[in-house]
Amino acid sequence: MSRAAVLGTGSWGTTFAMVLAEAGTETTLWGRRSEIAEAISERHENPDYLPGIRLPETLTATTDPAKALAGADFVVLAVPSQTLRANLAAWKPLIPPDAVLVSLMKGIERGTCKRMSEVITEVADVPGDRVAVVSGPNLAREIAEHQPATTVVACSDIGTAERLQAACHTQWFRPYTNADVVGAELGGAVKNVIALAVGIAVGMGLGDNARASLMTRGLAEIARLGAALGADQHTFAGLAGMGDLIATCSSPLSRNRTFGENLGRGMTLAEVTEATKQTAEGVKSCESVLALARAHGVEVPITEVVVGVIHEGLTPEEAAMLLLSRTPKPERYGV
Ligand SMILES: NC(=O)c1ccc[n+]([C@@H]2O[C@H](COP(=O)([O-])OP(=O)(O)OC[C@H]3O[C@@H](n4cnc5c(N)ncnc54)[C@H](O)[C@@H]3O)[C@@H](O)[C@H]2O)c1
Ligand SMILES: O=P(O)(O)OC[C@H](O)CO
Repeated sequence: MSRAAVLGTGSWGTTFAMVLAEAGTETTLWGRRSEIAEAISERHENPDYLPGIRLPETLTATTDPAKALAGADFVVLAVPSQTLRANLAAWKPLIPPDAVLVSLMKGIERGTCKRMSEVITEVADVPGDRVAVVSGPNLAREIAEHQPATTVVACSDIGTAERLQAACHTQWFRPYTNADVVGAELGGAVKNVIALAVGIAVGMGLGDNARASLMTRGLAEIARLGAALGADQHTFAGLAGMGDLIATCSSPLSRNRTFGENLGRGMTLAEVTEATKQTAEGVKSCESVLALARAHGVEVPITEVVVGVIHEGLTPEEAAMLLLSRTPKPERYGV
């Protein structure tokens, strides 16, 4: 039996730990707050992030990272992307030497524009083939309710991807392997920015044509950036690309889409931030995605207006007009 440590007791960390435990992997969660760790270990619930969900009795949690990490074959990282570097630096001495580090995170680091797997290889000082990424249409609440879902387990070493696939494969959760870590990570991070745009459109009362247009042209942005960064284009037609984009942009469960919807309805950034209790990665990552795209000479007009609305005082109406008044183009260019 393999053993996993899941670091982060938020909605996805807890849900993925539940999936691992249900797949027969011995799993311990680490979280900062003792009341949540106690609720998971003793009452088998996480009332703050997954109210009403019964967690497996075999799943335990601790506030002691050494306890969670002891003997782990998989070290699963599920903290907000912008906190990964500092957290991982503190955990590094406790990580077993042969453990595989697994990112559940869908963000790009501010300042460095690095993907999470890049932050992991750098901070933990491990080779790329010991880092895996899980990304796909994975709204945590649905998975915790045992609704069927699929995902992508990406690792440059396919044997490692297959071991992780086996460790998280359940009756309801079906992971596929993929060797394209860059594509899986870009799909996950950039779709959050596109979901903010779709949310803004929904909040403005725009129709299904506008939503479909943003999703499709959003996928073109993801694919163009992916091409510049060496990703496999097939990944973007798959679960970690189109699949996650559709789920996130369509679901009221998405924190990113909901954040955008509130902005589109006319709430101020401060009001929306105050109302958002969980992590909406696109809010911070949109600036890093834009910087990354500019550094590679890639046009990302939807991302640009999302940055404009969130960080530069552009109104949703001005954002819509900016997109619609762009120079006419062929549908497929620059790829
Ligand atoms: N929730 C989902 O449906 C879902 C699905 C797939 C991927 N993800 C990704 O998983 C990652 C984690 O998201 P989540 O949904 O679990 O977020 P969340 O907001 O539900 O939980 C975040 C967790 O991190 C903790 N945290 C906050 N700041 C911290 C810090 N400085 N140091 C350590 N811990 C800190 C919080 O206490 C909480 O336990 C994100 O990158 C997200 O994009 C989420
Ligand atoms: O709630 P969001 O917007 O962070 O999206 C959750 C997942 O990434 C969907 O796959």
